[in-house]
Amino acid sequence: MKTVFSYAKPYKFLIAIALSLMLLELTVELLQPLVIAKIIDDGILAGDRNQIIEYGIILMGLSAIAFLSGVVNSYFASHVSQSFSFDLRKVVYARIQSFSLATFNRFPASGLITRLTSDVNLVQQVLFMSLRIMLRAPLLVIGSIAMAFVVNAQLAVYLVIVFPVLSVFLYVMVKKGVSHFSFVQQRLDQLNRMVQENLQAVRLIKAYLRGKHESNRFSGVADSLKIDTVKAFRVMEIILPILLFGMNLSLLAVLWFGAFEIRQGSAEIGELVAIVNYAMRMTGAFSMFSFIIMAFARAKSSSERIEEVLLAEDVREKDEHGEDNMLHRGAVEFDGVSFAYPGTDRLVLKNISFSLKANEKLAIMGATGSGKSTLLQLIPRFYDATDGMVKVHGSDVQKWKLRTLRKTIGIVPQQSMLFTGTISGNLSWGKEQSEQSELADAAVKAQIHDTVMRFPDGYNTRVGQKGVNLSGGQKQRLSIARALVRKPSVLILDDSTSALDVKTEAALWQELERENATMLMVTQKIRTAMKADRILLLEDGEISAYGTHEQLLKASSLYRQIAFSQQEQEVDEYV
Ligand SMILES: Nc1ncnc2c1ncn2[C@@H]1O[C@H](COP(=O)(O)OP(=O)(O)OP(=O)(O)O)[C@@H](O)[C@H]1O
Repeated sequence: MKTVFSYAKPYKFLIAIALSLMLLELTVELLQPLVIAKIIDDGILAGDRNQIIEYGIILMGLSAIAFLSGVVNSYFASHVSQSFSFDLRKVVYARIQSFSLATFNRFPASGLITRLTSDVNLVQQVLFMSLRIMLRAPLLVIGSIAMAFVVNAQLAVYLVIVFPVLSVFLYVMVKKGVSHFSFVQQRLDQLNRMVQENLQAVRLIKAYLRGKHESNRFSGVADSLKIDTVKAFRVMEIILPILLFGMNLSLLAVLWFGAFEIRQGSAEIGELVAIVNYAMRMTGAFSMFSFIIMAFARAKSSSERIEEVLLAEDVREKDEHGEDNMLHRGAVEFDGVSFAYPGTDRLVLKNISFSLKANEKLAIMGATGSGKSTLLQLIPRFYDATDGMVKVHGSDVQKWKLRTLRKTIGIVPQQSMLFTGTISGNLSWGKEQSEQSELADAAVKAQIHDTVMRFPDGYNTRVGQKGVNLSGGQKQRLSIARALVRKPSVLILDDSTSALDVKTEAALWQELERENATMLMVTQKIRTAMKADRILLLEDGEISAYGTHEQLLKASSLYRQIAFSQQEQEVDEYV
């Protein structure tokens, strides 16, 4: 909890004000029974009207102070807790953004969403409660005991007799509560993951008529959440009755022995009333305890989950070269590279070596799962090679400042991803502060300009939710344009033209060939691959063949098979 609550430090002055007001409210509250005792003993029983009026005015003044401090304390408590949760959320989000892919993959996306939403909310609630009632309740209990001893020590002893037992009981319950609520948050993660998956796959679910099946699956997860939440609350629910039972026993003892002592003359009626009053206030504070313990237990497990993100070990960027050192801008080289995904032993790339000079174009082919995407991911350092060296612009990628390296690379992923917003916004996402003419230029090259101009709002057309629905091929071309806007010296296309027709792809290729960029392009089509300077054929993570189309036709039986099967297919389609 320490790390999470350290983000409340900037508000320590406001927290101090809120706590001071809380203490003032508490002090006033503790003085009230004393004044009531005075009204009874010195006013009512002594028949002194003036004393009643005097102490009555004091009592009203104290109530007014308590009321005002309560209101102002509430204002500061909510201001501080809201600002704290805003800061915390920002820090956690920035931390997630800074993760390397290997670290990012350790957390399921749904778990990160829960941490940013529900977990931060729970911690914020606890800070608010700390400033309002969390400290006030235990202090009220301690203060009431102290005041009871001031009023009449003998009677006060009966009030505290059950305390040791109640304290042990509370400690055990807090421990239980924390572990139960950590389960609840994990269930919430599962539920979020399920909702996320289902919403993304809504078309698939409809097409396969799996709506009912998915609803049942959802009910199952929601049911587990309910069961675990009920279990956690059950633990909490027994706290209050047991605390009240203990307090009522003390109260009974105070009344029983109090009456006896008044008869003996060792206690006054006003004193007994004051102590009963303190006992009632303590009972009220205790009734808040179960609520506080529950909030604390939830916040403890939530803050631990948030700290998992904040304190996660991550690959640090190295910062040895600057942009000025780009002697071989655009050159890409793999030197004996092998790679296993973090946390696994299986090498998905084995001893890969090849080199590209600036502006050369490489087509990468291979069966599904042969390691094509993995190979590309090593270039912008999404992952680091397990063995061997990846060089970009003539230097080991691990020596580049990550920002500098990635600035020079344009990536078009296998699955096109557009953000909610305008087409312009999506294109300029590739390069901040780009001119409209640069966006249009990239769109022309990516063969999407004419399509955009046919939309009524042109480049201001909104995409995503509440915007136009784009076809798979249109999305792919916009993704390519977004990469081109960056004017990258290394362009990576991961099977990003799969949805394009032959004519559009040929036109796109013509443009890309002229582009001043080294290009690595995963493709399944021989027609596309043969236009590249060289082709790299991957088989089960190893280079099976490397060279020009003609060289591979001669040297690789696998390449010949692919070439002939695609030729036959084309003839079939033509017939
Ligand atoms: N994040 C990951 N963690 C562990 N293994 C992975 C991960 N991503 C991919 N793999 C494994 O690495 C191997 C290569 O995957 P990769 O995605 O590079 O293949 P690919 O040739 O691009 O396939 P496709 O053509 O289907 O996209 C596969 O066996 C895959 O199961």
